[in-house]
Amino acid sequence: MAFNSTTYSTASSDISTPRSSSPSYSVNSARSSSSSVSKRMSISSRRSLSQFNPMSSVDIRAIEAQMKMASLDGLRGYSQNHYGEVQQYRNTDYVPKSSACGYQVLREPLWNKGLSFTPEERVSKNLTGLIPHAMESVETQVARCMKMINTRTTNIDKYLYLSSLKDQNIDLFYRVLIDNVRELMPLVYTPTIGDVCLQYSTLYTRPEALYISIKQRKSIKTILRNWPYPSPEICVVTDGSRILGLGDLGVNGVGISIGKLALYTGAAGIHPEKTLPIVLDCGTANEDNLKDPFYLGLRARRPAPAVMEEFMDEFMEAVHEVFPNMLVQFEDFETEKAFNFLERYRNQYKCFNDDIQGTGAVVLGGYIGAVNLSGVPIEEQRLVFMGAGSAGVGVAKQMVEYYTRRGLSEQAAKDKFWLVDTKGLVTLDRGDKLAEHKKYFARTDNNGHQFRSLEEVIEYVRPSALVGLTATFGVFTESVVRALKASVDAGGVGRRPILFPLSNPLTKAECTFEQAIQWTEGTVIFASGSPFSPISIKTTEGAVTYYPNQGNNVYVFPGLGLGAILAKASKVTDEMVYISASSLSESLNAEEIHKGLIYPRIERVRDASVIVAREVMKAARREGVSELPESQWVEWEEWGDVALTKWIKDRIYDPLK
Ligand SMILES: NC(=O)C1=CN([C@@H]2O[C@H](COP(=O)(O)OP(=O)(O)OC[C@H]3O[C@@H](n4cnc5c(N)ncnc54)[C@H](O)[C@@H]3O)[C@@H](O)[C@H]2O)C=CC1
Ligand SMILES: CC(=O)C(=O)O
Ligand SMILES: [Mg+2]
Repeated sequence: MAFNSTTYSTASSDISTPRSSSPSYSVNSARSSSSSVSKRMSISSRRSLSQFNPMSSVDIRAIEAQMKMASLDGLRGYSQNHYGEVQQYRNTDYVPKSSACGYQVLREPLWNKGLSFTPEERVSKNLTGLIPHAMESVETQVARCMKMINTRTTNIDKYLYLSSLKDQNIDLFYRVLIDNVRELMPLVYTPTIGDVCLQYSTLYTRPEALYISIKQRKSIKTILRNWPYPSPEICVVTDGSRILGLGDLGVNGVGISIGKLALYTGAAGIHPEKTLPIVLDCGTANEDNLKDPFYLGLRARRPAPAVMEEFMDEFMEAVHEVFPNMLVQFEDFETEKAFNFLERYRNQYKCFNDDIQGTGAVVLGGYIGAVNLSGVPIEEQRLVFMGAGSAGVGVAKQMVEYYTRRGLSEQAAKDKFWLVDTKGLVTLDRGDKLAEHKKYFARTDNNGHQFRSLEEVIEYVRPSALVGLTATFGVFTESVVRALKASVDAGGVGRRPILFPLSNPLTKAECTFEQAIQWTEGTVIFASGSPFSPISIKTTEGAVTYYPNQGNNVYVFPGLGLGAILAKASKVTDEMVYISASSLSESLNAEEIHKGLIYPRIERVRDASVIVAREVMKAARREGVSELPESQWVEWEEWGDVALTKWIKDRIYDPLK
């Protein structure tokens, strides 16, 4: 029988064995680990049942019968929680994917292939009549989604449409995202995700993450085991205490974990089944949330730092026990906690902090290209940072590393940086108690003089670059930007100022792209945290278009995570982070370099992630933290980057292709 792309008939179809549509790496690992854990759990649960289960013997018999089934099908398991109640270990009512049929298939977003099911699959999975008769090409389905998105007028509505698509057909959601990343990344990530987080409790319709409350701190392992998908490989965890530049959003900050993980899949091809968003619900200092009748989090103030630290210790231990191979990304923890937890866990667990390390790497990656474009030699580079928090200090430290690798002493490298916070230039003799993380960069060469405003600092330093990580809109004023340009111009003709207003979302950017272009007469090398549109300016010689860069850690964390996972790294070392920056700076193609960009176009973020992942893997091996067999590395050494790149590409998720 003959099919065309839009119509088919099942009547005379020749039914063959259904094809598996998932990448083999996830399906295989899912089955084996689920099965072994399930066996382990069912033995221990049996022992405990007769000891203290409060249920009747009939209940117990019923559960034991289920447990027997569980050990037979290898997919279900049971555990007891701290109340002594027996509960299902994996939340799955799943049957194995291969034997699932009818609505079981359609209602599981990871299995539903929408209108892409082949005629054979429709018959063998009993789908005939449950979905419309048409069999559509992926392009048509993607076009329908884009049409639907474009009919929505607000970004939140567009987000909600995408979110609902993700809940129904994950493959299609990611195909749409990957094929339209320039248009859609700002919806699933910054800036829209900021608005989503602000309204999360009102927008809420269904769970998408693990919500771990500090009130349930003795049940963390049970909660982790409730996650329905086996063996996650990457989790993004936040406590919601500093979401983008929006402050403490409490449990509403979960949106950022969800958004970042959508980009692990969209921008690096980690299988969605392997991603786990987590929010630690520890109360909030946000009065609006506490008063909001719809607020979904704990209505309590945040605990004392020591209590939070104990909770975090318990969380990390539980994660390590339940998902020993999972990489943990700390996201949007308020400054002190961000630094503390990174130091506390970095040598013990496989983890990194995105705001300190990921941001450090992405800004360094862009800065390396910017220095080349600026015409200001390395020796003359002087950098002012507005904002001395987790991102500011993380970026400056990454850049010190860059300069020391280029031959400067650590002191000479550090001397290139002037950090400014709400009280002015950070100096050792400023008279206030400096936070620990600021001390490293505190200036001692100010001869007792204190510089309170950014203008004063620029006048004093005469910088070549100005970086903004303040979460404060508009602090790069016209006079500040013009002063930056003047100090660069003074060094010689053709020099260009580097201006990075990196705060998120757009409402917190230190200045806009248009302002930067106007105030520097188009000479600026610009990167912002959230995306601005290109600008066309009419001149006597015709229109000139200026292209902004997006200096966002999305160019680093997906590739860094992918590299760490694929290398089976036991931890994330400084070298792996540094290499993610240097490899990113080398990932631009000729067209991008020609256009004067410092990051790859966002459409090429997946290409960049593969390069970053490859170099991170190699760094993991050099550092002795890769647990891949040596024979594998020896083979790649013989074949070179081409072989390793192919190996990575063969493992990444590229749905409906
Ligand atoms: N582009 C990117 O990839 C990333 C951007 N960010 C953005 O950076 C911003 C800051 O994040 P964190 O460093 O984690 O926050 P933080 O709270 O740790 O640090 C903020 C710093 O800015 C200073 N500050 C605030 N208002 C100021 C003002 N008016 N003048 C001078 N200094 C001021 C504070 O004193 C503090 O040192 C946020 O908006 C965040 O979204 C953070 C990570 C990645
Ligand atoms: C991008 C990011 O991680 C932040 O703004 O916090
Ligand atoms: Mg962040």
